[in-house]
Amino acid sequence: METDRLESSLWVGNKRCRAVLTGWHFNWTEVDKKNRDKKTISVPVAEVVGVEEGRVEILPQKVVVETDKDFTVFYVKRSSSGGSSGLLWRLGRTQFSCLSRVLRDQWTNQLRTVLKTHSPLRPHKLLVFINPFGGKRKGRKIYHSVVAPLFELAGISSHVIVTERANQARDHLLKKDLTGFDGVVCVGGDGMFSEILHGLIGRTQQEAGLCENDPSVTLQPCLLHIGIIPAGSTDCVCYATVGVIDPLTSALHIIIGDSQPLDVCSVHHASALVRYSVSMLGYGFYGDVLTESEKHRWMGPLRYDYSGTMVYLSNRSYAGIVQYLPADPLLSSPRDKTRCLSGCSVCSRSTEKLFHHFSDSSSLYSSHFSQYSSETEGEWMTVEGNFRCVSLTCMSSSCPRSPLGLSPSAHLADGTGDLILVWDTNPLGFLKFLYRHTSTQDQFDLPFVEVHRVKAVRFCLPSGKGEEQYEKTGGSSGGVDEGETKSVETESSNGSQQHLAETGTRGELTNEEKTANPFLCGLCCSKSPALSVWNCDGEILPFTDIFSRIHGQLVHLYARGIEDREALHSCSEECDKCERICILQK
Ligand SMILES: CCCCCCCCCCCCC/C=C/[C@@H](O)[C@H](COP(=O)(O)O)NC(=O)CCCCC
Ligand SMILES: Nc1ncnc2c1ncn2[C@@H]1O[C@H](COP(=O)(O)OP(=O)(O)O)[C@@H](O)[C@H]1O
Ligand SMILES: [Ca+2]
Repeated sequence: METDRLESSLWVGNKRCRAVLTGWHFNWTEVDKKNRDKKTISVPVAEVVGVEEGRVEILPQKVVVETDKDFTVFYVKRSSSGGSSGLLWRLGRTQFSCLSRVLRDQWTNQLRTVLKTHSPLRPHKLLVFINPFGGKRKGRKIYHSVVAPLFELAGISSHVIVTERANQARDHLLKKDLTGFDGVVCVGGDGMFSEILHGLIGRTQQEAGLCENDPSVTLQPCLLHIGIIPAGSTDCVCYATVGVIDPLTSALHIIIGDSQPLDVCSVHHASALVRYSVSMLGYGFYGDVLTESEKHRWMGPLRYDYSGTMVYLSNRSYAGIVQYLPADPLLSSPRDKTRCLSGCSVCSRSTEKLFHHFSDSSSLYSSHFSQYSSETEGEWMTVEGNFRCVSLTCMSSSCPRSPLGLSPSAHLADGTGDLILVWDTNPLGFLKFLYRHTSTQDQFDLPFVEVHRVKAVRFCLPSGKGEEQYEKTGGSSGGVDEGETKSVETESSNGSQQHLAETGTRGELTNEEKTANPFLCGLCCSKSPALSVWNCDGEILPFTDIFSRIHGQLVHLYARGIEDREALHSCSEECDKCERICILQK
C-alpha cells in the first residue's frame, strides 16, 4: 500500500471534489450530484509551493481568514508569455474545505510531508544579494513586493544583503561563513550574476585546494545553487535558462528547487585566471558597445541600444588570430537547428560523458581530468584576419533584445561553447547580421560568418606587429563579402602548423556603393582604433591575448531550462501526455 496516499471528499467553493494525494501528484476532480467525474486538476507535488491552514491569500498582500476546516494550497500555474520563448509561471491558489478539523489537519500534514520527501533540492535557507542600482533600479522593490512573500509562504528563511558597492557580493562569498545556506540568490542583472559566479567558483576551488589560474586544472563544481531574480539591463542568463524575464517565475523556480547545470568558460591571460564567463565573451563590436555604454550608464538598459547604434556607425574591424579546439561534431552542431530545452537530451548525454566513469560523488570531479586530457589530444584550428567581432558563448545567450540569442542552438550544459567569427564586411552586411539576431532568420547563413562548437579558444594579435600597424582607415578594408576571404590553418596540439588555405577576395565598399551612399562612405573613412577590448559578461577585460576553456556543468541554477511550448497544451484534465505539467492556462 502507498503510505503517502490520501483520498477524501473536499469542497472547493460549493463544488464537491474527490481529492487524491499520491507521492507525486495532488489531484482534485469535481464530481456532480450523480457522482460523475467532471473537471480534474492535477498538480505535481514538486510544483506545490506551500500549504496554509485557513483561507489565505499571499499576493498582492497577505490576507488570512482563520477557519477550522479549511486549507489553502499554493502551486505553480503556467501561463502563455506573449513574445518570450518560455512560459510565465504564476502562483495558483485553491481553497479547500473539509468535513472536519481532523481531516483538514490530515491533509495539511500529509501535503507537507510529501513536499519534504519528494523535493530534496528545495532550499530552506538562502543568501540574497540585491543590487539596488541594476537595470531600472527596481531590485529592492521587486524583491520585497514579489519575492519575499513567496519565500515566506514556502518556509524559506533568507539573509538579505543590499549591496553598497561593486564586488561586495563576490567578496562576501569568497570570505564569509556560508554554513547552512542551500543557495545564493542575486537580484540584478548579468553583472550581478557574474559576481555571484566568481564568488562561488572561487570559494569552492579555495576549499578544494585547487588553483584557478591553471587552465588545465579540473575545477570542482559548486555545491550551492544560484537563483536569479532578473532586475538588470540584459538579463541574458535568466532569459536563456528560464525563457522569460519575470521575477515571479524565477522566484517559483527557486522555491521548488529546480536544478539546471550550466557550463562556465574560464578566461586566462599569461598563466593567470582573468575572469569566468557564461553569457558572452566578445571582442570587437560587443567590446566596443560595452566601452561606449559605460559612459551612458545613466540611460539604464537603453544605454546598450544607443551605444550599439553608435558603435555600428563607427564601422570598425580588428585584426586577430583565433585558435580553437573543436568539440566532437558527432554529438551536436551549432547549425543543427535544435534548441536546448528543458530535459535536453544533448545535455543529458554530456552529463553521462562528463561523469559516467564514476559512480560516487567524490570521484565525480576527477572525471573532468579525462575530459581535459582528451582536449589536449585534439587538433587546434587557427584563423587569422580582420573581424567585426569574435564571440564565445557557453549557451544561446538569448535575451529580450535577441529572443533566440547569439547562438540559438547552443546548449546550457553540454561542456562546449560556440565560437562566432564575423569577418570584416561592408556595413550593410554587418547590419544584416545584427538584425537577424532580432528575428528567426539564421544569422550564421551569411558568407562572412562562421560558427564552431568548441572546447577551448585562444586569441592574440598577429605576432611581430606593433599596434600601430593596425591603425587603419575605415572598417571595411580587408573585409569578407559574399564568397570571401579567410585563412584557415589546422595545428596539432604540439603547435606545428599542418595546413593553410586562403580563398576568395576581400570585401569593401565599391566606388559605386560609395557614390550611391555617401553617408556610409563618410562613416567608413573615419579613423578606427587599433584594438578593441573583450566584453566578458558585461565587464571589460584588461587584456587582449587570452586563453579560454569551457568547464562543463560547473555551477547549478535554480531553473530547468526553457519549457517546450509545443509539448505543453491547454489542459485542465488529468492527462498522461503532460505527466508533470497539467495546468497550462491560456
Ligand atoms: C539592428 C539591431 C541590432 C540588435 C543586436 C542584437 C544583438 C544582441 C546580442 C545580445 C547578446 C547578449 C549577451 C549578454 C551579455 C551581457 O552579459 C552583457 C552585460 O549585461 P548586464 O549586466 O545586464 O548589463 N550585456 C551586453 O554586453 C549588452 C550587449 C548589447 C549589444 C547590443
Ligand atoms: N551597490 C552597488 N553599487 C555599484 N555597483 C554595484 C553595486 N552592486 C553591484 N554592483 C555592480 O553593478 C554592475 C551591474 O550590475 P547589474 O545588476 O548586472 O545591472 P545591469 O544589468 O544594469 O548592468 C555589476 O557588475 C555589479 O558588480
Ligand atoms: Ca554549452
